[in-house]
Amino acid sequence: MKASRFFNSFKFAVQGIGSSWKKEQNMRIHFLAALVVLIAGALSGLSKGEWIIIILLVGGMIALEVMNSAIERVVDLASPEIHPLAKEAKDMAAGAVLVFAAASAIIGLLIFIPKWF
Ligand SMILES: Nc1ncnc2c1ncn2[C@@H]1O[C@H](COP(=O)(O)OP(=O)(O)OP(=O)(O)O)[C@@H](O)[C@H]1O
Repeated sequence: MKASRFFNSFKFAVQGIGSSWKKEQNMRIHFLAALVVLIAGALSGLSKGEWIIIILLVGGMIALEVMNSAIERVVDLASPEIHPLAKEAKDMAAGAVLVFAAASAIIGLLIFIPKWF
């Protein structure tokens, strides 16, 4: 792959994250939560293994939210009118985000609570 093509792909991917940040309130909430978790991690003296888990969770959460935003747009494009399949698709994508957020919250508590108490 040519270097310019690689850098263009990278630029478009960053633009995708930027659009999600600008247009999706949930995305901004996820970034704020990520910042809080990273600051808490820095203050709590996490081990290398714990940092790897936290970074995987934070990165996975943001990646999943970007994917959810992408699915919402494709659904809106394919079905601007109300359709039960459009609802199912959007709700399933939102459900995937919810499952990962719940699992991340539980794992985060398992890591942080013993550090604080
Ligand atoms: N074209 C559609 N047909 C049927 N149901 C829809 C459609 N678009 C959205 N919905 C449903 O309406 C509910 C509310 O959707 P809403 O438009 O508030 O949020 P969203 O489109 O899923 O996300 P966002 O607010 O971030 O754009 C959800 O259950 C969603 O699945």
